[in-house]
Amino acid sequence: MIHARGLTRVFKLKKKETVEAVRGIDLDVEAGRLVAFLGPNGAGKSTTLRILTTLLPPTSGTATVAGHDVARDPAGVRARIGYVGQRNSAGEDFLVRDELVTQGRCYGLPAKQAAARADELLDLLDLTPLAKRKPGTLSGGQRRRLDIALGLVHRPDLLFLDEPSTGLDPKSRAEIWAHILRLRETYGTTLFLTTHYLEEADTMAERVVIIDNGRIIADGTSEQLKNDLAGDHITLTTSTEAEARRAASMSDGTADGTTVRVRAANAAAALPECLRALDGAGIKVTTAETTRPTLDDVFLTLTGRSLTDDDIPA
Ligand SMILES: Nc1ncnc2c1ncn2[C@@H]1O[C@H](COP(=O)(O)OP(=O)(O)OP(=O)(O)O)[C@@H](O)[C@H]1O
Repeated sequence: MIHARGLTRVFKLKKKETVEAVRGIDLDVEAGRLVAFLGPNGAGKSTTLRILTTLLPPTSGTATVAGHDVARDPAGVRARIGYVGQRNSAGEDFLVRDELVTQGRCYGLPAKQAAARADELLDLLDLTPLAKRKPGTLSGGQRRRLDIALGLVHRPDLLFLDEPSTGLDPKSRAEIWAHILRLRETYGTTLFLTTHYLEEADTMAERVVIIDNGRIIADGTSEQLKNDLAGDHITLTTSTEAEARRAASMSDGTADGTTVRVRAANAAAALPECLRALDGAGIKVTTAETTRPTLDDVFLTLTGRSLTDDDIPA
């Protein structure tokens, strides 16, 4: 559904200054997948999305999206994809249903079909009770659902969503996700979305692609990435700092005060042996717990930075 090779995009600023927003991206996404594109502010997520959706030409590289080349046949790409950007797509003057009908007419649907499609989408996204409201009167979550509905009017095979849940409260975020999953179940739409929220990418997406500084630095299922790149941890506390330092050197871990952190492939299985060894060395362990890594641990391993250091919009 998406095949990109060597995509780059350089923006020219004032004088001779340039920004290399995307620095050589290769990407293949199969039909029917739900892929989360994750990365810190300024990593190049939106620029990549804008190239794949034909809103921006790449500086170099090629991409085929939904069977059409983005440079040679942008109209062909646009006919097969939907794009829900970060900003609201609906205007302020029409009623919600009229916005959807007008969008259908813009895509060439006859009036009757446009009306039927609008009603189908109002139902799919639980917007029917709001059909006669103006978009400006909707809540953030309702408005985002309308944006998604607008992106689906022409039954795209592939829907790009740029941060669909950013700025929403937890309840609205959960609702948006329920709708995204329902959409996939109902139509089998391929979904490619960017998000700042690590736990959303972790639990919802089948595949996580991490971008940093214009390059893809990790790509796989969340479990694969966590197992291969971060691993579990055993966290122990000891009675004294000296014991913590000894425990850390015995187990190839790190000590911080009386806390010791040890990486292990399977922490739950490794813990009993670890405790026996420390006990044998006369080190008194006062607490012990195991933790599974997060996608932030993956990012930390790869870059030495935390994704959560980033400014995440509320
Ligand atoms: N039109 C533009 N002109 C100049 N620089 C740009 C332009 N658009 C993006 N950039 C720069 O390109 C880099 C990548 O931006 P992009 O918006 O793709 O990142 P992002 O990962 O989507 O970030 P965010 O999560 O903040 O939306 C940034 O340094 C940004 O400032």
